[in-house]
Amino acid sequence: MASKPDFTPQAVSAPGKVFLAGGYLVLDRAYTALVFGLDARIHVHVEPIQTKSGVTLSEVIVKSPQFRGAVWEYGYRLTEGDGGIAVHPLRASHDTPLSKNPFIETALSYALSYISTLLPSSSIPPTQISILASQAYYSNPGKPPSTTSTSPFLNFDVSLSSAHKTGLGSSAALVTAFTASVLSYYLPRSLFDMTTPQSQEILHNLAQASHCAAQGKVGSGFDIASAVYGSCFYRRFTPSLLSSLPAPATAGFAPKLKALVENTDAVWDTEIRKAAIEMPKGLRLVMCDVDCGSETPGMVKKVLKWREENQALADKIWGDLQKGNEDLAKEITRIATSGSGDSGHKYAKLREQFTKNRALIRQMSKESGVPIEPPQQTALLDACSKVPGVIGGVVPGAGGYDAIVLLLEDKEDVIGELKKLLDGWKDDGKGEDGVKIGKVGILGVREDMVGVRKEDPALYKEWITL
Ligand SMILES: Nc1ncnc2c1ncn2[C@@H]1O[C@H](COP(=O)(O)OP(=O)(O)O)[C@@H](O)[C@H]1O
Ligand SMILES: C[C@@](O)(CCOP(=O)(O)OP(=O)(O)O)CC(=O)O
Repeated sequence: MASKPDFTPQAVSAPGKVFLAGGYLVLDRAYTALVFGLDARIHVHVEPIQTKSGVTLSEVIVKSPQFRGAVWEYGYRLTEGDGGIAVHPLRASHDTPLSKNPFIETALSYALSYISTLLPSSSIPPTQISILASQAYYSNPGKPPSTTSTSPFLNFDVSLSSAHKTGLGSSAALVTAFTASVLSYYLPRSLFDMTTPQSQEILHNLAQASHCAAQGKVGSGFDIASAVYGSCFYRRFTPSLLSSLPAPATAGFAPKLKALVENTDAVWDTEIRKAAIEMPKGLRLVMCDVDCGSETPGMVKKVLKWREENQALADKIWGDLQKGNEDLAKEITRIATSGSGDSGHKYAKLREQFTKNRALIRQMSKESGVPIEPPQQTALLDACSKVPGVIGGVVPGAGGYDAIVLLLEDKEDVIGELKKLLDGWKDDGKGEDGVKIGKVGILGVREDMVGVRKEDPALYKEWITL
C-alpha cells in the first residue's frame, strides 16, 4: 500500500449554488436541472495536529473559528469486520456538553473509511481541521478578526446554530470541501489528485453518499454536484444505488463504500453537463435574500403528493417546464457563444423564456396549493424585471418566500437602480395567505463556473490558532 511520505497542510474550497431551473423536476431522473455555482465558498484546511504534550492520540479536532464555541473533537479507530473507521465525538472536558455536527462527523467517518481501504491505519495520523466560509452564506454581519487583518473571512461572533443561513447550500459545500481536503491530505497524488476527472468522480460519489447519510435522506444531489463541478446541467442518480450501503462501523461497510465510491459496479447514472451552460459576457446573476418570518416545511412532500394524485396534469406541467428549462439554458448559452445583436433585442427571447417558465411555476403552485411562487414573490419579481437591464428572474430551488434570483446586465447603473427599488420595497400586504415579506437585500454573490478548487494554505494564517 502506498502511503504518504510526509503530511503537508492542504486546503480546498467548494462553491455554494443557486438553482435557476428544475426545482422538483430534478427529483425524478426523467428531468434535469440548471444549477449555477456561486462565488461564495466554504474552505477547509487540514494540517498535522499541534499537541502540547507530545502524546499522540487518535484524534481529529475540527474548528469553525468564525463562530462562537464551534469546536468538535473526534476519536477514531479502525473497526473489525471491515467496518471502516468509526468516529466518535469527544468532550473537551467533563462539564462541557457534547456538541454535534452531523455533517462533519459523517463526512469524516466516510472519508477516513474510504482512506482505510487504500492505506494501513497507521498511515492515518491525527489532524486539525479548520473551516472558513464566505460572508454570503449567513446574513449576520461579520467583522474582520483584527484591525490589521487582511483576511477575506469575517468573524460572525454568534454560535453556528443561531447564525441565519441565506440558503446557498452550506452543508453541501462544506461536505465537499471537507472530503476533498481530507483525501488530499492523507492520500498520495497517485491515488487522489483533484485536478483529474477520476478523482473528481471519486469525490462526487463519496460526498453524495456522506451528505445523504448526514441529512438522513436521499435528495436529488444537485448541491453536491455543483459543489464539485460548478455550474452545470444536472440529471440525478437513481436513489436506490445508495441503499445497499451498510452503516459506518458495521460489517462490510468499508469494501462496500470503496466499490460505491470507485463505481466498480457501474451503478452511478448521474449526468453532469458543464458544456451545456455558459454565462454570456456582460451578464450576471444577482441573488436577493427576502426577510420573511414564515417557513413552509414539507413543500417538497406536498408537491410530490399532489403530483402522484394528479398524474396527467402534473406530467403536462412537468413536460412543459422541462422544455422551458432546456430552452432557457440553450438561449443563455447561445448568447454566450454568438454574442451578436444590440442589447435590447439580443435578450428579447431570454426575457420571454423567463416569463414562460414563471407562468408554469405559478401553475404548479396553484394546482398543488404550495407557495412556490406566491403572489408576494410575483409582485417582487415583476417589479425587478421592469428595471432596465434586468432580463428576468425566478424563485430559486424549491421556491417559497425567502429568496429570488435575477439575471441582469452586469453594469453599475443596473445594480444601482435595482438597489433603489429594493431599498424602498414594501409588501402591499395583499397576499391572501397573510404572509408579509420584509426587507429585501442583495447578497454579495454572483455565479462562478468553477467547482472544487485547491487553495493556498497561507490564506488561513490569521484563523489557525496553535
Ligand atoms: N461554517 C460552518 N462550519 C461548520 N459547520 C457548518 C458550517 N456551515 C454549515 N455547517 C453545517 O451545515 C449545517 C447546515 O446545513 P443545512 O441545514 O442543510 O443548510 P444549507 O441549506 O445551508 O445546506 C449546519 O447545521 C452545520 O452542521
Ligand atoms: C425542491 C428541490 O428540487 C430543490 C431544492 O432546492 P433549494 O435550492 O431550495 O435547496 P436546499 O439547499 O435543499 O434548500 C429538492 C431537491 O432537489 O433536493
